[in-house]
Amino acid sequence: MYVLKFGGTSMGSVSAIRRVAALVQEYSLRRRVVVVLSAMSGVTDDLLRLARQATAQDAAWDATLRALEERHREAWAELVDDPAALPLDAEFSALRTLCQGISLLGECSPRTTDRVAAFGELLSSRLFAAHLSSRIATEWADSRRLIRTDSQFGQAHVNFAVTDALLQSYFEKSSMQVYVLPGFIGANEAGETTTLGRGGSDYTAAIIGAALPGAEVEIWTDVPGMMTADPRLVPGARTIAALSFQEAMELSHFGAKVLYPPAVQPLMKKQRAVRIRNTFAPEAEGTLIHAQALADKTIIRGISSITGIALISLEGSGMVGIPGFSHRLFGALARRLINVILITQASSEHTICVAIDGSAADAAVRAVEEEFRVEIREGSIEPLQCETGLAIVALVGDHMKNHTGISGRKFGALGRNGINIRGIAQGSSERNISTVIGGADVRKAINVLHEAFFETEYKQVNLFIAGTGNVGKRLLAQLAQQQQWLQQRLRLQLRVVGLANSRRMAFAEGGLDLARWEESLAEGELMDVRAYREKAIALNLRNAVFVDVTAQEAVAGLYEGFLERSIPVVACNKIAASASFSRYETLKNLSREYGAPFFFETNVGAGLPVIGTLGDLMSSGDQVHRIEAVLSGTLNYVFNHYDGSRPFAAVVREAQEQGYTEPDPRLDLGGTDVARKILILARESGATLEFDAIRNTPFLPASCMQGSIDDFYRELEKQEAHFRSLLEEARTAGKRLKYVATFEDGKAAVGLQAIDPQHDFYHLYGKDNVVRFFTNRYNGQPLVVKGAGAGAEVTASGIFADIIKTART
Ligand SMILES: NC(=O)C1=CN([C@@H]2O[C@H](COP(=O)(O)OP(=O)(O)OC[C@H]3O[C@@H](n4cnc5c(N)ncnc54)[C@H](OP(=O)(O)O)[C@@H]3O)[C@@H](O)[C@H]2O)C=CC1
Ligand SMILES: N[C@@H](CC=O)C(=O)O
Repeated sequence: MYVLKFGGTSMGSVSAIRRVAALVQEYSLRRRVVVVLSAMSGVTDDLLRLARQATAQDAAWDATLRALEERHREAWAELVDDPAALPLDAEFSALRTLCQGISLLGECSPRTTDRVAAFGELLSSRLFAAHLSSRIATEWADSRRLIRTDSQFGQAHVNFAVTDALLQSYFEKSSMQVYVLPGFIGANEAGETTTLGRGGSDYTAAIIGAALPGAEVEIWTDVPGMMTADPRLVPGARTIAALSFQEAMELSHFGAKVLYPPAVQPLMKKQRAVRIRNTFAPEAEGTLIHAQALADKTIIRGISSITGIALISLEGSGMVGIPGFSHRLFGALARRLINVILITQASSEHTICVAIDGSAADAAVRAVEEEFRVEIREGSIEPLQCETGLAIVALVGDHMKNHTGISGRKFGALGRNGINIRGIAQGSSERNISTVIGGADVRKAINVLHEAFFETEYKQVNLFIAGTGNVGKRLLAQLAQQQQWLQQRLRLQLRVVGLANSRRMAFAEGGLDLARWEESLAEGELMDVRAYREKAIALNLRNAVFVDVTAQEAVAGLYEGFLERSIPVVACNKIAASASFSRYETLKNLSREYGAPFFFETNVGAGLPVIGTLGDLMSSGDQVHRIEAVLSGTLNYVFNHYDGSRPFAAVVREAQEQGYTEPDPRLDLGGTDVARKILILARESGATLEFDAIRNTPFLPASCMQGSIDDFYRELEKQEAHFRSLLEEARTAGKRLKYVATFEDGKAAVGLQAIDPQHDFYHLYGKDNVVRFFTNRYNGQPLVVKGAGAGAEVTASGIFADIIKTART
């Protein structure tokens, strides 16, 4: 025997009902079928509204009833050929009489409410049975004659001994091919209609399936089955092929409302499996819920979430070591029929937190404050704290038990994304790890966890980029070019969600089209750095990274705010790392404290692995004694190309055109850029150096540094003789000019030097940089990093590498 239950949406329209009929017909070719039906979608709500209107003697009840009747008559006319089989007159006349009675009395008891609510299933099942009987031998059976309950109206308890016997005898005696029964309803000993509570039709199917030996139960609904997460929140959520009853119950309890947990109790007891299937995709296998342990040892089966949670905390020194406090707390809540969803208490016994449905928060606070009135007045208990607008996110899986590292991964993933955890609960079954978080973080949290625990196609990384100049443009081009490769090879989906230059900022939650970022930016809002950060934070996207490709102080001023939100910062802008030592240290500390990387590899040597190499030396316990370096791509290029055949100014201009200089080339020529770089290397090797302590011996006449950039070039031209004499002096001595930075014994210096042919620096061509680290381990022979040290392409590539590093942490 098949027991097939179809929910309200499956019965929601004439076409849906026809689809269900076709399915039932197909099943009936193999075995006898019991069909259990919910009311047509929305009908139970309408009936309860009808009862409320009648109770309130609101004349609108008549219109509600007429609308209900019309909907059912229309469906009947479409689906049933034989009008003589029409029981609707009788049903609706009984319902009208009932409502008149309610309206006259102005009162509707739970018993009467059940009678009204029962009409939905009675009508849908009669309609379906009449429709089907024209094709297959079909019998409508009244569940009230087969399911015996107590008299707790609204949530009646089933008497299984009587019910099982009634069901078995009924189906043994009859040999019909298809039976159609209303779900949700039963009757007490006196034959009065009762209802089985929320999810009642699932329950009816489970009761019948458990009572009939060999029955196979399928719950047909409007979703593909149990999903790994709520598909409305996680686009990559997948149908779970198989799971255990315990897992299904945990997932259902925490929001995955495919199955009402108490409804499956009878099946669990009889160790009988149930399959969830989708009426609108009948070819799919759906989800099989097993009664026995599964061979498949998947650790996390699904992630569930419930929103609208309130957390109440009872706290105070008067609770410590005194038995009975929790008993009183839970008693006070239970007396107000407030359901407790999650409980936490630390071993200090100083606080008990309980999560409840937010709608009950006010009542809960009143109840608990009343219960502890005396203690609160005496001060042994603090006034109750109640936080609303929260959510619970839970990882569920039978095989988490004894598997170390799951909570670590969960909390790590949430923490890296700046998701604050308000409460934690894990039972000793280790089947569920629940966390209470802010309601605004639910989407981000579930997506982060889904990426962390399921083989998703890729991890999504959301970039907020500032700066679309020389380097920024190349970065965007590289990102666009590598998008597919990253997704296929590294399973990373890099999206630029926010983009800004000095004039405009643009955001696109789904990611900007990188082929037309210029148009998007032009259509964007006016740039305001603070607003940019606020907007980026407000989007609250997972795996967000802020990328600074500007040379602006104001943009560097945003880092703290991002790091404090656990949003990593990748910067080629050197201003922050070379600011005061205390700022540098603050940024490093924030990065550590909030688990958000602060990467600035390109601050020294552009795309060369200079800071990373130094970091590896330091973290493995090496000590730096001396650093010697040529750190300016611009100056190396200029002195390599200035041979007296062209003016010095022309060569500097060429370096700028090649994209090697800072936006303001005076920073390069005046030595500031190199001083910043050696300062950063000194700090990364453990020194607490300040910028002003660096000895900078300028080679430019002071007049070059006054006025605008145009003035600078004009002055360079005027000072040609000065540059010519520097060149000639070096040439005569058989040397080459290099702008050298050194750091030793806590002191740093930058300046132009004439290098003789025996020195490593002599053979440094083009725009190359070189860094020589003398350390404990690299003593006689330094560790050398050398290569292209400036240029948009290599710098963008270094930023790209930093982004990938943050994405893979
Ligand atoms: N060139 C190189 O080889 C290397 C460069 N770097 C660093 O890269 C950074 C960028 O250099 P580069 O691309 O050459 O400079 P550009 O001047 O070409 O670009 C700077 C970008 O920053 C934007 N910008 C300016 N102010 C703001 C603001 N308030 N908010 C948002 N965006 C702003 C500019 O906007 P707009 O377009 O509107 O002017 C422009 O898009 C510098 O910090 C430099 O030190 C680091 C290593 C190597
Ligand atoms: N202007 C810089 C570029 C990178 O920092 C240089 O010339 O080296």
